[in-house]
Amino acid sequence: MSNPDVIVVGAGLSGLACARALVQSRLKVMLLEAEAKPGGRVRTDVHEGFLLDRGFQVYLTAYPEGQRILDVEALKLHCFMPGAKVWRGGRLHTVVDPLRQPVTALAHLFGSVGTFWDKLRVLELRQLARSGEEVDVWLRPQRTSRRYLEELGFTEEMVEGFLRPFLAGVFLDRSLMTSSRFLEFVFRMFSSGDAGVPEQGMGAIPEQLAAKLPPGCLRGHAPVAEVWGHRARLADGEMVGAQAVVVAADPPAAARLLPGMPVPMMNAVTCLYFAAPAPPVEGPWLVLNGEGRGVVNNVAMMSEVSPAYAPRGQSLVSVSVLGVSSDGEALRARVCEELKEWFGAGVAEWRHLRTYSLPFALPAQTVEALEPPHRPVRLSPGLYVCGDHRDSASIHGALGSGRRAAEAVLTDLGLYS
Ligand SMILES: Cc1cc2nc3c(=O)[nH]c(=O)nc-3n(C[C@H](O)[C@H](O)[C@H](O)COP(=O)(O)OP(=O)(O)OC[C@H]3O[C@@H](n4cnc5c(N)ncnc54)[C@H](O)[C@@H]3O)c2cc1C
Repeated sequence: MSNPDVIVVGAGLSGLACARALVQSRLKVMLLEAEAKPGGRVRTDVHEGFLLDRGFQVYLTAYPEGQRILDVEALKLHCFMPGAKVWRGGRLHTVVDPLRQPVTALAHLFGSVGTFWDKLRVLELRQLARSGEEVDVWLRPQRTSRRYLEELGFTEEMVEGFLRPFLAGVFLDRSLMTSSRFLEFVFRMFSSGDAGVPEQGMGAIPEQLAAKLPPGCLRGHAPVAEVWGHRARLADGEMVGAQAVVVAADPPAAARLLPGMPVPMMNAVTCLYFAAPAPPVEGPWLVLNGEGRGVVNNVAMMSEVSPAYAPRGQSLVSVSVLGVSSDGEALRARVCEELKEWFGAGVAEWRHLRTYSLPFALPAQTVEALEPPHRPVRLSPGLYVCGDHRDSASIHGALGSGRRAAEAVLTDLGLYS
């Protein structure tokens, strides 16, 4: 493509959303991606017929930005149960959203984690998180999640047995130092819709966005080495210029390209995939570690959610461990030992498929990081930045920041009111 109007660096969800909005306003966009394929942190690899998302993640149907830009029906979403199984006290407990699974909730009301009053507090939290508009959540006074849950009066058992491992799986942080704004946003999204994965893996989300761009717009294998003014230099020395440049790279790469751009604190996670002859738990459940010890945070039966995740006759199990380890072999052995306790000796028959170590998975959503909740996307006239580090650490945040950056470009070019 020659003479683009706008150059977008990075084809993760934020760059794709930005490019899409600019193309819809009839601008010529050059989207430069360092990797062969678009998607950034949302990619799915095919390995021996298994679909391996690069780290366990889910799409929430209540995301307002997703509703704006994605054709969710075409993604053929397969959903998790609204709740979780919790490993605590040597057995699995069932915890469900009482308003979405009332019959199951009634059956488990007294046998599961937490007290009757904790269940009422969950309803109170749900009510708080769902009150007002989505934008209001980001303007409420902030405190840490730990303080917020204390103020609501949850028992220690409920926090340790369910809320901490559940939220750790979302925040990728067990410390509960995440802002109450993000906690309320997450609760609002989980309680207003479903959590699921596209039939063919999470990578179907960026693929859908990329497919809507005009031919020649997206260039893979095109790492940008430098950005200045309205120009970019590719790693192979090629120079490209436009009326505007949007840096939609991941936070560490954005900081390299944009001097002065701070690198946010990032949370890390390791995701191990195993092929099992049979699922250790039947049904589309997420299983949480409510024991407060061990390395495993959560386990997901991916092929019970979407059967396409595993070849016929086999099951795919995804295991998330917070942080990254320098000794992959030792970690794998430890995970298997721990899960034998949860699921029995059959774990010995599991076959390790692949491990994804993700040291820069998510920007930490601390109180400081979310003040202001939406960081500026215009750096100077003609130079813009987007990505989850400008918004919330989520698919919703990445898509929204891309839309905001496109709106800033269009405003400066006199094309948006
Ligand atoms: C393990 C994990 C679990 C998650 N779980 C969830 C979840 O359950 N729900 C949810 O909503 N969100 C989840 N997220 C968060 C979500 O995936 C991210 O917030 C979102 O994908 C970020 O998109 P982005 O466009 O901001 O950045 P990225 O996806 O990082 O995209 C940046 C792109 O820029 C490219 N790039 C970098 N440098 C250059 C360069 N110099 N030149 C050209 N290209 C460059 C990269 O290759 C990449 O494609 C999770 C993330 C991870 C990693």
